[in-house]
Amino acid sequence: MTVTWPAPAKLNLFLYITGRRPDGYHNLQTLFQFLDFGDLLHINIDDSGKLCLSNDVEGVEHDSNLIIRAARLLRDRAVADGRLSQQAGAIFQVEKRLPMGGGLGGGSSNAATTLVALNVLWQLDYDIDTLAQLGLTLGADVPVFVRGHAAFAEGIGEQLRPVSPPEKWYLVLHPGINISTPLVFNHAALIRDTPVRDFDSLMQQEFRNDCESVVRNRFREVDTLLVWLLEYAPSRLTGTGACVFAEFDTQSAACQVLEKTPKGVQGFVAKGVNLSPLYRTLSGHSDPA
Ligand SMILES: C[C@](O)(CO)[C@H](O)COP(=O)(O)OP(=O)(O)OC[C@H]1O[C@@H](n2ccc(N)nc2=O)[C@H](O)[C@@H]1O
Ligand SMILES: Nc1ncnc2c1ncn2[C@@H]1O[C@H](COP(=O)(O)OP(=O)(O)OP(=O)(O)O)[C@@H](O)[C@H]1O
Repeated sequence: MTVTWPAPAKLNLFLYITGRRPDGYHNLQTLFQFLDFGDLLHINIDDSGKLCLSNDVEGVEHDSNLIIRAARLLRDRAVADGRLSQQAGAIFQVEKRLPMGGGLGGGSSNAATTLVALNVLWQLDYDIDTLAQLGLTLGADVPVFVRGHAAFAEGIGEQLRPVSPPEKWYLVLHPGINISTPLVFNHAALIRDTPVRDFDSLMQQEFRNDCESVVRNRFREVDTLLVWLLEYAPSRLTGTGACVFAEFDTQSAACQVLEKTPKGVQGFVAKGVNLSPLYRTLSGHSDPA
């Protein structure tokens, strides 16, 4: 039987860079919230011993796909722990709706959904902490998707505290370019010295993204789109881009601006949600925690 699992997008409602570690990774303070929109993963388990993605994801080799990497990681761990046979297999099909390199965390969310779904389907019974630790080895954003609650993140993004910011409506626009995360983090002009603040004071200030000035300077398309969007609503970059988002109190206000979006710009309207759509699906299966 094929089961369909959501792999939602995230937004970084704010993102501050407070330092750089000796290994090159950056310390952050960021607020993650999910969107009720994202990719869909269709998963079918079998006893073939194969882990296979049945459709291509443009620009990503089969074996590098985060879905396959997450599945292998979990299977290796479970086989080593004596919880699973080496013959366990799975076939995945992914409906990509999120732009890649968009700052919406699509790849990380695909990986997290794979870990959480296979934990249920293979009846592995790993707890969420174990899945989040495994996920962190695949990417800094994977743990928040595994845990499935809006979170204030510190460290390199792995120290997560569940929080419940207001659930607004967002218009998300994609300027039609991909931005590589390392390119932004390695940029000489990146703001890296924002003072560490506590969550309550961050919530009382205007939200900003420290990556935005570098990205706007380097990518004219992002700058042009933000200049346009800021005429209508408070708007920012998410993650390291390329997507930008504007916040609204109502769906209809967001849709009105979507209708005016300049030609050639892709976009969608979605609600910010503090409980991941993945967990709404999970409540229909057995809980892995
Ligand atoms: C910027 C965010 O999108 C905020 O949500 C994430 O922190 C990035 O998460 P991600 O795409 O999962 O990133 P990873 O795949 O872990 O890292 C990609 C690259 O970004 C840089 N990187 C990432 C996270 C971080 N806290 N500091 C960094 O300097 C590193 O050069 C790393 O090699
Ligand atoms: N299943 C997948 N979906 C999307 N990207 C994948 C996948 N597997 C591997 N990748 C690779 O991961 C890269 C980052 O993808 P992703 O969509 O998560 O970027 P992003 O939205 O910028 O994320 P972030 O906000 O975490 O930086 C892609 O450019 C692609 O090369």
